[in-house]
Amino acid sequence: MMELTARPLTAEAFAPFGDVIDARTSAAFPINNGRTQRHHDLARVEILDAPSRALISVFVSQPVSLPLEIELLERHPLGSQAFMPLHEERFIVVVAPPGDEIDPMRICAFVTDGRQGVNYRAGTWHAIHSVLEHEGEFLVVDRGGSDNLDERPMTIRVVV
Ligand SMILES: NC(=O)N[C@@H](O)C(=O)O
Ligand code: NI
Repeated sequence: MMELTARPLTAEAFAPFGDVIDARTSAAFPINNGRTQRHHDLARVEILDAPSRALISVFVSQPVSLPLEIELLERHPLGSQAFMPLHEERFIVVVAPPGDEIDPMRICAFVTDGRQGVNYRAGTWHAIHSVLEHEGEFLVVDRGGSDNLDERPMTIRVVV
């Protein structure tokens, strides 16, 4: 069985798969008479093949135990998918670059620090949402539609 050690998530390492959403490391500018700092345009929302639209949802996920046994990777070919923790919740990210074939040598595992969110670009292969330690509540932005999910069996053990 393939085993991966999840490494701390960084924007640079995640760049082939999408965006890291983090107000602590992003530029901001003042709005609302200076009362608000706008961290602007942190991730690219992709909604391909209109007329589908962007959805804003909240996922309440039960924690997974480690080592994490993954049985499949999925992709959303027609839209991006963003996960942003609403409290302090770490989660496991397992990704492979977009493409019709998954190269096992290019699968990467990351662990977030609780404040980071991710935005999978359209077509990025990923494991389903896997929060650590305790129940997690996440804002999710993605494309609706039943035509936006491909799954590929893939057995991976993830350690942190
Ligand atoms: N099914 C669903 O909405 N979520 C998955 O796409 C996921 O990546 O967790
Ligand atoms: Ni997904």
